[in-house]
Amino acid sequence: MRIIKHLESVAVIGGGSWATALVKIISENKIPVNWWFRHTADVEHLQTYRHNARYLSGVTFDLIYVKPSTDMVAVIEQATWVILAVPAAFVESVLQKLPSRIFANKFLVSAIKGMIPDKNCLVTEYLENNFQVPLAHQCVIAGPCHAEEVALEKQSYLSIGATNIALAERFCALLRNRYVRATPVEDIYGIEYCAVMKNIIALACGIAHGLNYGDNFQAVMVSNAMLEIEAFLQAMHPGPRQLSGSAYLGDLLVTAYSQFSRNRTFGNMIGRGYSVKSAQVEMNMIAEGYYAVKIIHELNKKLKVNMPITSAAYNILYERISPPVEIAILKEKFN
Ligand SMILES: NC(=O)c1ccc[n+]([C@@H]2O[C@H](COP(=O)([O-])OP(=O)(O)OC[C@H]3O[C@@H](n4cnc5c(N)ncnc54)[C@H](O)[C@@H]3O)[C@@H](O)[C@H]2O)c1
Ligand SMILES: O=P(O)(O)OC[C@H](O)CO
Repeated sequence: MRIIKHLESVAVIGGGSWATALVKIISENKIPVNWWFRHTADVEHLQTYRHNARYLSGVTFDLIYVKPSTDMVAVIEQATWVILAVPAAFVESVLQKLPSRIFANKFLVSAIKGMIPDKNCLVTEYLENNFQVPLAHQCVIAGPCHAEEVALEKQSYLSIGATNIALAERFCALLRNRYVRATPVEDIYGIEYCAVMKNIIALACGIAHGLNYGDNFQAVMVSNAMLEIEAFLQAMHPGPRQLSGSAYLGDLLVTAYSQFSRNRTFGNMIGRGYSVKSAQVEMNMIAEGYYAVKIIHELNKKLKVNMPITSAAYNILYERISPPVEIAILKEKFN
């Protein structure tokens, strides 16, 4: 597929950290970005001060390339690519008023590392079922990459999952720059599920850290997590995949160990005794793992995969079992 960058145009849906980082990367490649926000005040702030008022506000934008708006239909209609970058829990409410054929002839990219609550499906599946976007027109953004480090222009790596590798390669070309390397990957469902599951593990690592468990325990937790992820993926979407790759293990490591991780931070608060509500209120950011624990737990009722870490997180977050008790039970299951 021939890539003519100056003919590309992108719509980004979402005003959080990851949307901000992606708009930075793409607009700095001189590709026009229509950027949808929920609030008019955020649009006006960006137009006046050239930065996002709420997230990564140190990043400034060139308004020749970046056009903010609250009119989602207009934002989407003018673009070839539509990137969804809102937390999964809000996808349905954010997209609910769109005409059903709005995405016809568009390429959809999910930057979301979460699943749709109640429907218990992946974002790619949701787009296929609810907006008739064929999988061949979709990509997912995976890989170990924190928005905060993109803002600082630290060397980062993205994996672009797609069944249509030519499409993934075309999207990679919009992202590559001095500090971002982007690579196409064929295992779209595998990396999408892995991105969901690594959030659960990071949350569990945070809980253990909050309870004063150390690096020794976390290393064992993370290595056991890889077994859990592998078993779940094989049950859900069997296929050859190298889990030591950066889209899988790499993404788990960055989330489990980074100071920037939302999921680890949220778990840490739970381990220190915060309630779910108070941890969520304190954060101003969304820990996808909280929702993912429930969804994966429900999907696993059928699959019956041995998932001790996910079960422990579920018991703590949804059954109100005390974190010290649950992690003490979990530690006996590790070798
Ligand atoms: N932040 C990262 O480094 C990073 C990296 C890769 C993928 N992701 C994924 O990107 C997605 C977006 O996460 P983020 O980190 O940008 O979010 P964030 O935690 O930085 O910000 C929260 C977002 O949720 C939105 N929001 C809050 N309440 C809402 C509501 N009621 N309705 C609609 N939207 C609401 C906010 O406007 C904001 O866009 C997630 O799936 C996340 O896993 C994030
Ligand atoms: O590390 P978190 O929990 O902030 O999640 C962000 C991204 O998924 C990291 O790749």
